[in-house]
Amino acid sequence: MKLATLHTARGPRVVAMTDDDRHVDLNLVDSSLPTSLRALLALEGGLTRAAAALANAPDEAVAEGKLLAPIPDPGKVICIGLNYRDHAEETNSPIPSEPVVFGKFGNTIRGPEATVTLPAVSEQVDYEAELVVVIGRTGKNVAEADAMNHVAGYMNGNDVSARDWQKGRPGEQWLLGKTPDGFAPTGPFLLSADEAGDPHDWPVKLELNGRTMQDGSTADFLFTLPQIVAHLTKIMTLEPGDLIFTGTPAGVGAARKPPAWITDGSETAVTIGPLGTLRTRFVAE
Ligand SMILES: NC(=O)N[C@@H](O)C(=O)O
Repeated sequence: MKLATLHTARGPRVVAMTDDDRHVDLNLVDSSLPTSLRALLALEGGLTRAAAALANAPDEAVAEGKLLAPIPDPGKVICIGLNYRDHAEETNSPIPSEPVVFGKFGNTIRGPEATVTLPAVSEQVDYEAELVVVIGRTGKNVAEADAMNHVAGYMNGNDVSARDWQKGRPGEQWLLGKTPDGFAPTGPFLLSADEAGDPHDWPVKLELNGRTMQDGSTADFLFTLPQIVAHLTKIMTLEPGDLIFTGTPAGVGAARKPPAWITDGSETAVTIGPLGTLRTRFVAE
C-alpha cells in the first residue's frame, strides 16, 4: 500500500494512493481510522484495517488536496551518517566501526513538491539522497532477527545539509548544519513493508537541476537495517512514526571540484527503488 498525508478541505487526512494516482481518504471509508498516519501506525492492526478500507472504497472516497510529508509529525528523526564506503571516502572520513548517529527536529520536515527557504547565513547548502525507514512497532533491545518486524515502510528522503554550519564547529557537532527549517523533505508516499519487500538492493538516485549527482545502491550499506535498528534500540525505545534516515552514497556537492551547492532556484529530485520521486525547490531567504 502507498500511504500519504493529504491536506484537504477537511484538514489533514491519511490517504491511500491508487495505481492511477488517485487519493482514497481512508477515514471517509472507515471513520474509526485515525486521520494521522503516525496514529494509524500505532494502532494494533492499523495497516490491515487501512488495506480493508482501500479495498472497499467507493468512488466518493477519492479526495483532492496537497500532499504533505507522509509523516508530518514524527516523534524522532534519527539519521545515520557515513553508511556508504564511497561517501565516507569522498569526505575523507574514517570508515566507522559502528553506525554514526545524529538527529534532526520537527522543523526540518517538509513534504513532496515543497519549497524550502535557504538560510541566508549559509553559502554551502548540500543535498543527500537517503532511504528513510518508518518505524511501525514500539521496541527496545530489539534483536537483529526481529528488527524488520518493527518496520512499517519506506520513503524517499533528502538530508539537506549546510556544510559551513556542520564542519569545523566547536565540539565537532553536526547539529546546526543538519537542522535548518525544511532540511528533511520526505515523500511522496510511505510504501508499506509488506508491499516493498527487501530494500537492501534499491537504486538511490538524486538529480540537481536535472543533472544526475548521486547514483548509488542500498546494497552498499555498511550497516544493514536490522543492524541499525538493533544498535539504536540498545539505547532508545523506537516508536511508531519514528523516522530513520539511513545515510547517503557518494556524489554530494561538497565532494565535487568545484563544489555543487544548492542555490536560489535549484530543484532536487530523489528517486529510490519503488518509492516514486521526491522533488524539492529551493529559494533564497
Ligand atoms: N557528510 C555527511 O553529513 N554525511 C551524512 O549525512 C551521511 O549521510 O553520510
